Amino acid sequence: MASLPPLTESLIPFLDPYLPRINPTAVLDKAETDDSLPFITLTFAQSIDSRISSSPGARTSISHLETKTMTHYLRSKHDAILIGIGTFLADDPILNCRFKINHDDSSHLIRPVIIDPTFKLGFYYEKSKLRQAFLESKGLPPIVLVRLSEIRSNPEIKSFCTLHKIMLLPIETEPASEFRWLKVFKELKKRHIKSIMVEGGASVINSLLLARDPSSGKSLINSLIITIGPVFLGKSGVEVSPCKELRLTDVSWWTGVQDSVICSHLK
Ligand SMILES: NC(=O)c1ccc[n+]([C@@H]2O[C@H](COP(=O)([O-])OP(=O)(O)OC[C@H]3O[C@@H](n4cnc5c(N)ncnc54)[C@H](O)[C@@H]3O)[C@@H](O)[C@H]2O)c1
Ligand SMILES: Nc1nc(=O)c(N)c(NC[C@H](O)[C@H](O)[C@H](O)COP(=O)(O)O)[nH]1
Repeated sequence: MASLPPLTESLIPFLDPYLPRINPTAVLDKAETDDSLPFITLTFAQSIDSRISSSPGARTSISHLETKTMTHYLRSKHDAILIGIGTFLADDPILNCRFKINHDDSSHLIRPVIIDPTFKLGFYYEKSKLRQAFLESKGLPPIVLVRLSEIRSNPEIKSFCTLHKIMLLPIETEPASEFRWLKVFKELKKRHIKSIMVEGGASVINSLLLARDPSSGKSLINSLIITIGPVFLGKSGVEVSPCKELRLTDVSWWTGVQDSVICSHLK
């Protein structure tokens, strides 16, 4: 694991208004009920033509090392990092936090969360960088969200997860289009996850961008942070685009040596 360049100082005040607030007295805070939702940051890197990879399943470098450090700084501010199984299979990601928060070289431990309705992870986990990082005490084992019907019909899933210290979280048997983010976030909150950084991929991003809390009508995303790299990935690239119009508010832009970053809230 190559070490990261230092964080560009100007990113700290730029990102601050969009980060989860750490509340040390949360236990005493009345607003902090079991029913409250975790803070959700949706963040990814895209090309100018709104693509996050050059083709389905391809790992594609879009951002500069400067904003890679930013990504790890963002990871240091969240309890969990969530991806879909498509990203796990394409990128073999490590999903830890490599940003050093103290001078003693220690890093924050972030919990990986993988949406994997049919438990494809089982075929690839043993050789993954994610597992390797856990074995080297550089990361945590993941929480994996698997369809209840899949867990019931395949008892080996439970024993595999127990063996590898993976936490299995059942999701209801339902078509992908009806995937309920609200329920997933509430379940994660019950497991003491108060902030989640969602990194992708395209299915996750396109679906979460439109997810709303039915009781308030508000977006489930608290902050949207997009890095834009100076590249066109073309029509065969994997596109991020919600299926309807979406307006951003409280918009701030930052430009670094190569990339621009937009931070915003959603209407
Ligand atoms: N540039 C970036 O910042 C970035 C970030 C992450 C991933 N990527 C790229 O994205 C690509 C992967 O995207 P993808 O869309 O194929 O995979 P994905 O990571 O979004 O995972 C898709 C799978 O996750 C599950 N899933 C996700 N959302 C779901 C929902 N709402 N309902 C039900 N199931 C759901 C399904 O099994 C689905 O097949 C890869 O090429 C990867 O390199 C880029
Ligand atoms: N910031 C950023 N710039 C990129 O150019 C790019 N392709 C990603 N992609 C995000 C994707 O989710 C990756 O899989 C994880 O960023 C890998 O995570 P690790 O570093 O292995 O922990 N992210």
